Amino acid sequence: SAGSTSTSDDFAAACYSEPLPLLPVSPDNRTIPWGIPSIVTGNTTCCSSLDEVRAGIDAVDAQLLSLLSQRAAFVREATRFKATHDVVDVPSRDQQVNDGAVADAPAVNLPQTIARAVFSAIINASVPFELCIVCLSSLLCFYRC
Ligand SMILES: C=C(O[C@@H]1C=C(C(=O)O)C=C[C@H]1O)C(=O)O
Repeated sequence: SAGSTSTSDDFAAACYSEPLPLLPVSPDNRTIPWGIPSIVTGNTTCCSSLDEVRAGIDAVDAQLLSLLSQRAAFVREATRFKATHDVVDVPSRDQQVNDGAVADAPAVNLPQTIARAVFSAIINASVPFELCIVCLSSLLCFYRC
């Protein structure tokens, strides 16, 4: 996809699927920067410095925050369809979301290990958030939590 590292002839391909390979620590002390810049956007190719890399990461993180905000709004909305505390967490749906992210990761050149860790963290944070909303939307909350 646009702006991502090419997968063709990529020596790092084994780092994109699970399980990650078990490899020895490299004794190399290389002259930096090594390799060639790999992030192509239009007619520019990043990156020439670690500062430039971090500016790119900061820009992506700002988009992630906005997307996570949109997701949290839907998670909050989901509470409107749940009658009690005990039906807030739906483990089968949690697993479907997590497994789906890991399965779809290669198609967007996302390392599966990152998809698994991030989606687990999102769900593990979404359920307590939902429980808080359910609790505060109920008068009974003040007696039960
Ligand atoms: C949003 C829901 O509530 C919970 C949160 C989920 C999520 O963050 O994706 C998934 C399942 C539920 O445990 C839902 O039931 O769909």
